[in-house]
Amino acid sequence: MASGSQPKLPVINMDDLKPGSESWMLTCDEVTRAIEEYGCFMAIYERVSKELSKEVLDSLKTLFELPTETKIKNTSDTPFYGYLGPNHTRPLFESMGIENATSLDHVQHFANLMWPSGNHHFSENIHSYASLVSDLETTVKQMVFYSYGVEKYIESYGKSSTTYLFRVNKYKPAKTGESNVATTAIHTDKSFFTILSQNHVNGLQIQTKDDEWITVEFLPSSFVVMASDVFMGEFLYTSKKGLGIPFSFHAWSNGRLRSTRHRVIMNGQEDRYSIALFTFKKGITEVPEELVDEEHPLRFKPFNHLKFIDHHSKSPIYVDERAMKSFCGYINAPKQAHSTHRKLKDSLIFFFFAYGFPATIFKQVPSGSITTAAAVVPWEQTMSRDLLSMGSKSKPPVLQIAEYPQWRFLNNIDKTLMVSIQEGPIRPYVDVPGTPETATTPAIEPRRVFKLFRHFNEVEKIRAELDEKALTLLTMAIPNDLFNRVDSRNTAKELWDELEKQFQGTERSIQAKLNQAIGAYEGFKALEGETLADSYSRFNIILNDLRRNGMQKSTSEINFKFLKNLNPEWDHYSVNLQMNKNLAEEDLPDLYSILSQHEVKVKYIVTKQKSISDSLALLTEKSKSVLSSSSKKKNHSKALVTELSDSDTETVEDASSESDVDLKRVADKLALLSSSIHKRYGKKKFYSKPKFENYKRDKYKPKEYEKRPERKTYEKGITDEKGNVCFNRGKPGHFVKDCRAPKVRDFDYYSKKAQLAKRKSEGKVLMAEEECWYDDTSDDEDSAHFTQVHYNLMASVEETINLYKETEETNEVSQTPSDSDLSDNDECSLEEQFLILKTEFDDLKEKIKFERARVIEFSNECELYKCLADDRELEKAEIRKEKAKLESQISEMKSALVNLESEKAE
Ligand SMILES: O=C(O)CCC(=O)C(=O)O
Ligand SMILES: [Fe+2]
Repeated sequence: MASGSQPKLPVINMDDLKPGSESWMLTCDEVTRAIEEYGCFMAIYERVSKELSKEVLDSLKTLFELPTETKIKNTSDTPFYGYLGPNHTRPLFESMGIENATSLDHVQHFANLMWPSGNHHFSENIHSYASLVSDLETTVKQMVFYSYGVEKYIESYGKSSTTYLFRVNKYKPAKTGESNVATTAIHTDKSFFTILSQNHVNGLQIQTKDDEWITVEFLPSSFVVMASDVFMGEFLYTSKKGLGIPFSFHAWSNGRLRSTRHRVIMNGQEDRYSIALFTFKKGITEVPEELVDEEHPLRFKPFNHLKFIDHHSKSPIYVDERAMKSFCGYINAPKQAHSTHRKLKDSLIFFFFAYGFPATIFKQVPSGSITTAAAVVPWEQTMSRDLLSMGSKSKPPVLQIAEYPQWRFLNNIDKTLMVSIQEGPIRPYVDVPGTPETATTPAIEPRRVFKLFRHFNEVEKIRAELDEKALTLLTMAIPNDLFNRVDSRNTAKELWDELEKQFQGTERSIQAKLNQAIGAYEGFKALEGETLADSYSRFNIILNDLRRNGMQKSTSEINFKFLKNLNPEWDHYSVNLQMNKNLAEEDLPDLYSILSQHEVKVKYIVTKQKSISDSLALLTEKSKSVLSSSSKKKNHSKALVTELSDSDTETVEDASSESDVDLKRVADKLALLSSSIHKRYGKKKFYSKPKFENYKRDKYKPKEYEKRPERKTYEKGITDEKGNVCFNRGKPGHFVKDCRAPKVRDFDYYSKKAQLAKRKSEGKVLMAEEECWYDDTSDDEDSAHFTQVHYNLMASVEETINLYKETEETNEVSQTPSDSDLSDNDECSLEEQFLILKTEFDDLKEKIKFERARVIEFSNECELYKCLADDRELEKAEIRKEKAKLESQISEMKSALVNLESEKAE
């Protein structure tokens, strides 16, 4: 038995079938489906008894043992109908033909040639056998006609319109060392039908649609029924794609039925005997008009099978395509689906695809938000005129390669058709229970019989029509160049899946794409200078990609991700939304619209921050150049300035001249600014730290930016109704020396201290309480340091602005800011400076994150290309296989040609 997953020929019980009964109708469908699928089936047919079979097969042994001079008496007007003896290309094969074997006279005529006094028993047996097998052929024909609803034509294909060639074959096994030349070439028979039987030695092989070979294992009382195309198959090789001669059941069915490609391979050590009953239609063979439709355009003119055989079998024996065409108008039709595609393109009205989006807009539509056609409409309203013209109710958008994702989505609009597309076409069937083995019949396995369309019920018919429609619409929406890549697919589902495969890639590349989408999502971060609208649009594209690749994120995660990764100028609003909205319930578009209301304000802040940051950078540059020119001139001052990334351990030597003192002062201020920020917020310094006797390295713990006091608390000391001021906590009520509250060293504290220090340095007199508070806090190292920091910071900002103005005017560095430039008015400068630095730092961190994401993205891309390369390799291997196959077929053809020529010579 054929093992495991190997395909098997359908086995159909052909006994006891009453025409019109349910089992008869079911068998009609079974037979037709089998021939459509395999071109043949195995019939269990007990009307040919085991005894008769045995006697006929035994008599073949006697027949082939006759001397050659007797056997060659078997001749015919038609070449190859008579005896064929062993020759150099086929030394182990012999064959004899009995024409009109359903007539006893004809069989007796043959017997009289073989045996001097005839062989009555032989003649009776062969006649009975041939008659019974011809009945089987008639039944099969009736069934197929019935299945296709063309039973009205059956009369003209009955026994009186058919001739029968009864051919008997002997295959000897190859002896050790001999090559197995008894094997026949791969061929299709050139008859209408062929019915085969054999002794117990197997050898027949049938080729499936998928080019697999089924070795036929004949069951007791079984016959292989084959739909064929031209007589004497094994000697007239026909290639799979070109030279098939259309005088056949295949032709009659207008290409609906398959003719069977088969061959014989001898493996065993015993002789094989086989019997083939070839049937031929007398008179005209014509394709029934009922079998011509859009999918099966007429391919053959009416033709006379026997006349053609007669005409073309004399010379030349090979019937080429031109001969066929001139004889019966054979049309070497393009592939069905493709021709359907062409035809339908001009005629069908489409209702399926109503709207279309170009990729650019579609990608921005939050993909989760479109689930129905109704949801599409608001987006459609925002589309351009061009866009609207892309799809209408009478014209489907043709699939553009780059727009596959949205095209695929649009097909989803019609749910009924999507059922056909996603589940595949309906194939109504009946499960037929198996029959157990009896004394006379073999067991037949339970099997599934697929119904023919005319036996579908109403629901099944509606669904089948939808299946057709789905295929048509899909076919129509595929542009020609793309169609060539998928036209081997015969159902909407196959076509759909193939498109999916081509566009989405194989499992591995799907995974790679998913990784890529995840990488893009993880690495999402508003780009420097990117507007809110652009960030939002980019984020939506990323989300869509993610969803398309099957990854869903929760609403809260999406919202949080977006808010958290906006540009820093949005921090304030973003934090606000995070704190005040339930992110699990808000829609991203709503959050976006809230944010976008603040866009103008945010832009203003950004511009302001930028101008401050530019000024600071300018100051740094100018200081550098002043210091270096001074250093060159005086030659006794070392460089004071280092780049941002420099360590903070460098020192500056004491300066001696006046200008050096000025320079040192500027440098000190910048270093202090940098140092203060560094200490407070853990940020790198802008400047190297000069020696500064008034403070030591501080141990001050940096405060979290987020925990800083609100600006309104940056008030000066508050005086109570009695005039008492407390500078410690900013609350009125007592002098600071009496204050028991712990000292709070906040921005206010240092700010106040800096102001007092400045006033003192300017020789101004302080109020008693101010003096007292100042003295009280001056023994504190940290305090001294920060007072200095703040003092210098205010001066630095002032200097920055002056320097900036100066540059605008003179465009060259000529002077350093003096003490008189210092101002104590700008109390919020530190906060602004801090914001800039924090932004830079955060940016840097995010840039690293982003670069990492890009690396992941890049490696995913590499993976994707690798997959594509693998796919190409597979394709190449397929082509190589196909080439090898074709080459072997050519060599088979050549040997058949040699063989024929040698026979012709004989
Ligand atoms: O011997 C067989 O089983 C098959 C013979 C055959 O293919 C033929 O005669 O055309
Ligand atoms: Fe054959």
